[in-house]
Amino acid sequence: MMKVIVVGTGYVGLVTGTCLAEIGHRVICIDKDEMKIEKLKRGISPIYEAHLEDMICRNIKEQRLSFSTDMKEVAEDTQVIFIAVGTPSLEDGDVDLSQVEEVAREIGKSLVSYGVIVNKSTVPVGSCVRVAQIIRQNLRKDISFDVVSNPEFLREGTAVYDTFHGDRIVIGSRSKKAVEVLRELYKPFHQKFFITNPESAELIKYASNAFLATKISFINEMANLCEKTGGDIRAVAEGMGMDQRIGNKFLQAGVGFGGACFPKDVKGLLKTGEKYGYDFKIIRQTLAVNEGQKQKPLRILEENIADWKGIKVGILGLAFKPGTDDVREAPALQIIKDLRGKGAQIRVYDPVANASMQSVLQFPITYCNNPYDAVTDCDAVILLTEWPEFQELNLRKIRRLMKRTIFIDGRNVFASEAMGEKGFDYYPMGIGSEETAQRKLKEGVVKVNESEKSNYTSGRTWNQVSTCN
Ligand SMILES: NC(=O)c1ccc[n+]([C@@H]2O[C@H](COP(=O)([O-])OP(=O)(O)OC[C@H]3O[C@@H](n4cnc5c(N)ncnc54)[C@H](O)[C@@H]3O)[C@@H](O)[C@H]2O)c1
Ligand SMILES: O=c1ccn([C@@H]2O[C@H](COP(=O)(O)OP(=O)(O)O[C@H]3O[C@H](CO)[C@@H](O)[C@H](O)[C@H]3O)[C@@H](O)[C@H]2O)c(=O)[nH]1
Repeated sequence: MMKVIVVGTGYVGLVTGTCLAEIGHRVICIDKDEMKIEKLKRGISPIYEAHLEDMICRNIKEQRLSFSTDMKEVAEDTQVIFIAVGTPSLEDGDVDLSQVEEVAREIGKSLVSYGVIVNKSTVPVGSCVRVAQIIRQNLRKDISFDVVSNPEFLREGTAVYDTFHGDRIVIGSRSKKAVEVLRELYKPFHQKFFITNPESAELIKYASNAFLATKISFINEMANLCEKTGGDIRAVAEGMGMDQRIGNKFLQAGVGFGGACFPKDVKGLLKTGEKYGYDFKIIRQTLAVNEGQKQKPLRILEENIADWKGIKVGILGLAFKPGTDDVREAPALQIIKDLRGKGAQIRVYDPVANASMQSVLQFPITYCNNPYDAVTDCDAVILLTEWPEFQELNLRKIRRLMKRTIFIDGRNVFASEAMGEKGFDYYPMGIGSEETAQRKLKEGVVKVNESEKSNYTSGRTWNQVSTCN
């Protein structure tokens, strides 16, 4: 059993701290947000994930988990200190390291004996060295310490499961002593360790996220091609995924990736390239394609709606993916803003994310308590998050409640034939028809206009991508 401090109680800090307590360590989670800590002390989780709150409560009760706002908790017997604070994007796509640097200063001032400082925040290559420098500059006396990189790979919504069943634990360290401490700490998880130097560990995190994001943008481009050629992206993805070198995961086409990580980390890696004089061309396009995907629903509506006066649109799903109430960089955010730009009235429903959307949107829209209310009297419905409950929707009732029949399925939840039979003008992602393919062929050689070519220029503008014609 070790004494562990976790600084930052966002998704990563809270789940890491709770899971370490669950395997028997004595964990104190520290955050400067007093309200959050007050609630956590009472067992109220600031984030939604099934079973997480129960686990927090149990570990508080059994006295392995506690919460504080005070770095003075770092005492003689502290063996490991995690840095798990936010690293958001700056305006130009670079990574804002101010929270990490602030914590490093505080750790320097608080350290009283040898400790392993673990950087769990996603930080650009070179950050471990920087954190060690800051700690050293702030030490009150000559104390030895190690800083290691230990990137986190958990997914929101399944974070507890991922912590117990991760594919690997990556540790970047040049200190054998620190590696041994972490091996001991994580032993009960029974996972594979991958030990490397801090720079490689830091790059592994960005490379993993950028690679997965690129896989999504690739399948989304294939989906766009399917629409023109009569292919069905679901079959294409399944057929591709049967090749074990490709794998069947992360091949779900849709309205693009969002969340707290992919958009910011892909931009962060692009920025790292720029700083070191390297233009990372593939991931520049990964971002551009993703922006285009988020614009697809609006393009479809523009083709179908001539006069936007009095148009009502219902949105099903706001979270960036099912299983979480997180709306950070969710496609829904962009789509709602686009619809508002057109003057549409917007009604939304999400099983858990209505409140988070309300807290970030600067303008009023109608938040509904159930999906049927959200589609009532609407000209069009856009499904943006594949919550399991949407599969159970009474589609005939939805059709009856709507004014017009446009149904954009941004996550391919339904089957085209069934939706057609129920009277919808159904627009899934990446499912083409033979007629369209013949028409496209007759139109002759496709000329991609310069202005339609996509590009992402870090810190400047997005050129819009035409994806739905
Ligand atoms: N969210 C995820 O799914 C996920 C997964 C893997 C990695 N990551 C990475 O982990 C890091 C944390 O992400 P998150 O989503 O958990 O963070 P978050 O931004 O939601 O929360 C960060 C927390 O740190 C606290 N904080 C900031 N400065 C502090 C200070 N000086 N002292 C004490 N507390 C302080 C904030 O009050 C906040 O509660 C990021 O680098 C992120 O990229 C996130
Ligand atoms: O085939 C797919 C898979 C995902 N997505 C979208 O991609 C986004 C991200 O999904 P997911 O990766 O499941 O969620 P996160 O919780 O953001 O997790 C990612 O980001 C975390 C933070 O860095 C990492 O730790 C995880 O390993 C990494 O999967 C969501 O908008 C999904 O809708 C797709 O569009 N198609």
